[in-house]
Amino acid sequence: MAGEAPEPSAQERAGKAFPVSWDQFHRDCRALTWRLNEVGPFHAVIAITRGGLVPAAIVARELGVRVIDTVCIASYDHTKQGDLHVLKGISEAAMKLGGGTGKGLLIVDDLVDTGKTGKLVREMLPDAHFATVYAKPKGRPLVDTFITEVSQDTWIFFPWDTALSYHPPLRDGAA
Ligand SMILES: O=P(O)(O)OC[C@H]1O[C@H](OP(=O)(O)OP(=O)(O)O)[C@H](O)[C@@H]1O
Ligand SMILES: Nc1nc2[nH]cnc2c(=O)[nH]1
Ligand SMILES: [Mg+2]
Repeated sequence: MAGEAPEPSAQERAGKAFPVSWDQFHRDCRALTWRLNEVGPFHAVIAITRGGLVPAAIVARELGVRVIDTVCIASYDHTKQGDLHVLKGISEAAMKLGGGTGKGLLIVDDLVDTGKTGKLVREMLPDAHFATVYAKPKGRPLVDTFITEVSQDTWIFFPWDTALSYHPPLRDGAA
């Protein structure tokens, strides 16, 4: 209806912002790898696209894993989660390496929020190890290894989604 306020996005509902720089993200991915090194070795890394591509590259490099596959899932349209769509499943070659159940495979994503994306991929690879860099409380039980937990009402801004811009001084009313 005309004049009705649009429904707030997940990002607007979150309220708190947690911006992450490239440096910080690289450090957090390296920290994640230290933990994963205790769990592996892994035959292959499965990146949940698109957000999982950057951490998967860093983690695979540190762990010396050269087989990387993707599972392509679309859900958030900018900041609002809709139905999950699997645009591309896991390859036959990666499935074979994981013995059909994902044993010895490492699933990587940038974060878990509600856990819906992670749950779907876990169902595809029940025996795989699932790692994310960041986790919110709702999704956390799905993850085997992560580095930093943020509250459910926080929105994480990744360096590939952001740019440096002018910020007004506090005195002039900046938050
Ligand atoms: O735990 P959930 O509530 O399911 O949310 C987590 C997912 O949401 C984001 O991906 P998104 O669907 O925005 O796609 P993208 O990776 O292509 O940015 C993020 O990269 C995770 O994959
Ligand atoms: N960038 C970003 N994408 C998300 N998808 C679900 N939760 C988040 C979040 O906190 N940040
Ligand atoms: Mg994603």
